[in-house]
Amino acid sequence: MKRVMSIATSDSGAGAGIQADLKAFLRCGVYGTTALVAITAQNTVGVRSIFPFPPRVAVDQIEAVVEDIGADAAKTGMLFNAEIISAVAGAVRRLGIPNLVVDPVMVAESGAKLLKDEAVATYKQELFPLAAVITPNINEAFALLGAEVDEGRVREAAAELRSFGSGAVIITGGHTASGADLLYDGERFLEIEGPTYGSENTHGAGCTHSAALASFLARGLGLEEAARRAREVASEAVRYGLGEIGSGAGPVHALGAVLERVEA
Ligand SMILES: Nc1ncnc2c1ncn2[C@@H]1O[C@H](COP(=O)(O)OP(=O)(O)OP(=O)(O)O)[C@@H](O)[C@H]1O
Ligand SMILES: Cc1ncc(COP(=O)(O)O)c(N)n1
Repeated sequence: MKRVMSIATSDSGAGAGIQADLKAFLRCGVYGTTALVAITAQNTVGVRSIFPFPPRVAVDQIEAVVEDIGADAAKTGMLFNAEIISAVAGAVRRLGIPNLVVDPVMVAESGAKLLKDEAVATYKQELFPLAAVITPNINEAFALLGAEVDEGRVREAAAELRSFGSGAVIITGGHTASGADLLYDGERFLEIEGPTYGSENTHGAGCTHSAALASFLARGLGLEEAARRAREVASEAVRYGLGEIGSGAGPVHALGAVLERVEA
């Protein structure tokens, strides 16, 4: 079984973050491990508080997992501050972790800020150059570039983001008119299309997408096929989103379709 690590933050409501990643790993048939870098007191309505761990806590977990279990891929989620991003980048580089997917989480579905402003430069300088692919949503893509969101300039944004050194860029399309994800690998632009659901239960869609992408890369799929499969898993999780859980945007349900087949 392939092994994939989530380096990310806990969401106590379990819709996003580390908890979403583990559900996505299970859905994608890989063994998921975790390195927690911070904890949020969070539900579907909002984020009450954020408690970052000292960077060493992340590094120790990454080392413990890699030295015994190993990692065929990893994804990063909410890393919160520059010190943590820098420590994670150092560990990933030192340990040679392959197939790194960087999801530069900045703002929660509920509106809370999940990244310190000054940490953007650290992402660009230290973590993006190690990534096989980075997966900002459209708001994050333009925020990383210090620009206003402009759907007409999404290709330019992808090319500019790739100049920081990642192998490829996927700008996810959950908040765009077309709903397609845009993949740029340095040679061509590819629209990853698929069904778009009217569901408001999208809390954790981005985490599910990046965890699925890392899983499919670990399983040996090429980037294009992994990106298509990741969109399928994320959109299916939105389709089965759990409106009855909490009073805000409901959590996605990565295992919804699978359980429906088992129960049938
Ligand atoms: N309503 C939807 N229907 C189908 N697929 C969706 C929908 N919303 C998001 N997705 C898919 O989910 C993945 C995550 O996309 P999105 O752009 O919403 O990321 P995000 O904003 O980081 O997610 P989050 O909601 O966790 O913040 C993408 O593959 C996207 O195409
Ligand atoms: C711990 C953690 N990680 C990531 C997200 C982003 O997910 P979303 O944009 O769906 O709220 C979050 N809200 N909390």
